[in-house]
Amino acid sequence: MPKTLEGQITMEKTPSYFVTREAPARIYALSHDTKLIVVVRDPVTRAISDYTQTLSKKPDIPTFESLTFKNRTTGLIDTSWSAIQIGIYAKHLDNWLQYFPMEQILFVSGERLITDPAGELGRVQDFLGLKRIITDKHFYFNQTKGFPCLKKAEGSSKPHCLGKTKGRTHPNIDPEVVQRLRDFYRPFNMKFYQMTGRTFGWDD
Ligand SMILES: Nc1ncnc2c1ncn2[C@@H]1O[C@H](COP(=O)(O)OS(=O)(=O)O)[C@@H](OP(=O)(O)O)[C@H]1O
Repeated sequence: MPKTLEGQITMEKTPSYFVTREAPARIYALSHDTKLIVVVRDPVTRAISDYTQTLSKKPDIPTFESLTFKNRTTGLIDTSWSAIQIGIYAKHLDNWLQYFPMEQILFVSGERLITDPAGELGRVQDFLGLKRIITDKHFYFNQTKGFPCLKKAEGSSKPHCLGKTKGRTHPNIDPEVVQRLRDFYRPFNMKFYQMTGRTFGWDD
């Protein structure tokens, strides 16, 4: 981590921290008052997105449907598959709460980040104790990309969208498998809503 001057905030981003067992203790040892930000989305869509990313690198992997189950006939879900495991947010959060209080953790809604980026970033700025500098004025909806983009990129006057690897088209998944996953995640989602005090709306 770089040295931080008075008045500066140092940020570090790594996708795997939230689900890494050793991460909370290590970060706690570095600083007890680190603020933690996690972007979460519907765990079923997350699993499909995860699979889509792997598929783009390894086109020969088995289907999503076959990786989901330990046993398709009994409907037993393979919770050791990382795409499934990562979406059990309540379990990962438990691990962090052994070290950090809820007040130091902010969960950003991945869905709201798309439908209302300024609103979600407003929450981030408040959480970090910053003035709300980033507002609606900074975003526009790019029809081609199908996502919000920045009107001006940092240090440039040109608009900026996230790259091709963000916002990929997902494959169609057997609706029965999707339903089975919804049923699987529901109790974990409910626990997660309770723990965070926010209803993310994945089970509506
Ligand atoms: N503004 C904007 N533009 C493009 N994409 C957006 C945006 N906001 C959120 N998203 C969603 O971000 C998802 C990719 O982020 P990841 O966290 O999976 O990326 S990564 O882990 O760093 O590869 C990506 O997931 P997929 O749709 O599955 O590709 C997007 O849905």
